[in-house]
Amino acid sequence: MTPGQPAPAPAPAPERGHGHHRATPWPEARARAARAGAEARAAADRAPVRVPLGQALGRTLAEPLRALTALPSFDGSAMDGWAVAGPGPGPWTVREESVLAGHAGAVALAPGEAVRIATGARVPAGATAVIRTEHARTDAVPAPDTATDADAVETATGAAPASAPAPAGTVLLHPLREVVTGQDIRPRGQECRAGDELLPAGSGVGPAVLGLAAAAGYDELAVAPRPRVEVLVLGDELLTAGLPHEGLIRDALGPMLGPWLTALGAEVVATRRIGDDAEALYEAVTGSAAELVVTTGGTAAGPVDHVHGILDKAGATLLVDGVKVRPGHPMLLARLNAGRHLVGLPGNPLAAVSGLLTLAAPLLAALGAAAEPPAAALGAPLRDPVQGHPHDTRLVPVVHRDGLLVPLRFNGPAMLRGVAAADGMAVVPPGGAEPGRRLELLTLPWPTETPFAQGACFT
Ligand SMILES: Nc1nc2c(c(=O)[nH]1)N[C@H]1C(S)=C(S)[C@@H](COP(=O)(O)OP(=O)(O)OC[C@H]3O[C@@H](n4cnc5c(N)ncnc54)[C@H](O)[C@@H]3O)O[C@H]1N2
Ligand code: MOO
Repeated sequence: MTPGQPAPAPAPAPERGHGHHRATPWPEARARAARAGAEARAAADRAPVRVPLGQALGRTLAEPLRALTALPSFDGSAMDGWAVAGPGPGPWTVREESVLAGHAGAVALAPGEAVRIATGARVPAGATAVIRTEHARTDAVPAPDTATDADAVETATGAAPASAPAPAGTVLLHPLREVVTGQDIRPRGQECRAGDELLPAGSGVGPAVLGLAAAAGYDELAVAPRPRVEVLVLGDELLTAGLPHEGLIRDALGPMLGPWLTALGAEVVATRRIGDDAEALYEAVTGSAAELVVTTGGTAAGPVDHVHGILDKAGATLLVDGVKVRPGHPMLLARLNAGRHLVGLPGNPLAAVSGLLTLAAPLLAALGAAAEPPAAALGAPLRDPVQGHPHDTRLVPVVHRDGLLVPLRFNGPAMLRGVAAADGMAVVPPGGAEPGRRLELLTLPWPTETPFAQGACFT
């Protein structure tokens, strides 16, 4: 140092994320969370688990769903009616027995014969078409003394005039419209052949997938293991029952986060209340066997905001330390060690929802919790203008009404009244959005149905 020059100022201490200078832009924060999930997936043993169909709802296919059989597995009737042999025009001689679904059809039809058949029954050998009940009529050949000339000579080959008259009492089937070969027969393999890929790995298992899997011969499915998540609720001011009193408030996040994370495809191993005890938090975080630890509160700069401190102490790597999003900007994401992460949600309840959607949801999706959500679902056009933050993204609860997206009131960081009635959270870019604009929409992982009440939480 040259004498006489002023001493350089000491290097500034690393500033904390709540200072906002190193907050991550919202889209980048989501991308980092997804990358963290993908890395954790690669690091951990995530062998598929086989579960009975009845337990597979909401899971994600770990392997492609391949048909274990052709579908249909036999040539079957698509309609109730008659299976006929021979091209027609009829009439056909109707046999006495019927062919019902689920009964092996012993009958084989000779040309000119027909048999009553039920929808879903296997068509008899020799059948060339099915005629629907409402597209034909039957009559019996009368005894000779009452027979008209026409009846007496009418024959039953289904193809060409026969030489011998049908005996009296024989039931004849007369089509009421043209019969086309193959009509109303569902041929074996029409939907798929054995071994065809019906759905790719990574597909979400909904009720229709369960039905398809059963039809294709499955008793159980190979699904991705659910990421294990532990929720740690911080704060000495929280009550678990009764009315708020004397500065104490009800814990709104404990009851909300477990079910929400479950809806995102996680296995919530525990929701624990830790208070504002740094040592207890450190023990809980470092001792957790979960792949994702979610904390609530304690992310900001208050005297009992311990999350940054215990992450330092645990040697964790901060991947996201503050996000340019409102509410929720103090949210954070840290790597605890290979395959294990922590998402720190701010304590304000809607800020916690914002952190859940911004960091936890993409991380869990990449970890294989649920089918990847679409990269950017565009909502309907906005009905009303939405005020923006000058520099940050805003997440605002919205409902769909008459083809438009309606922003909801009560969207402050400490409020759940808006989101509880919402269909999703609209992503409002810095500077805001005008009516008619289509915004990215973060949907909620459950069906929403709130009656539209003007003045409740609506504009
Ligand atoms: N000096 C600064 N102060 C604050 C900043 C900041 O940048 N600098 N950010 C503000 C923002 S924005 C938010 S969000 C909060 C985040 O705070 P914490 O994550 O540290 O959360 P707490 O201080 O523990 O709680 C905040 C608020 O939320 C209530 N809370 C906490 N947990 C629950 C719960 N489970 N159920 C219901 N309500 C809960 C708590 O009582 C507080 O009212 O910090 C700002 N401050
Ligand atoms: O991000 Mo805080 O959520 O504004 O309250």
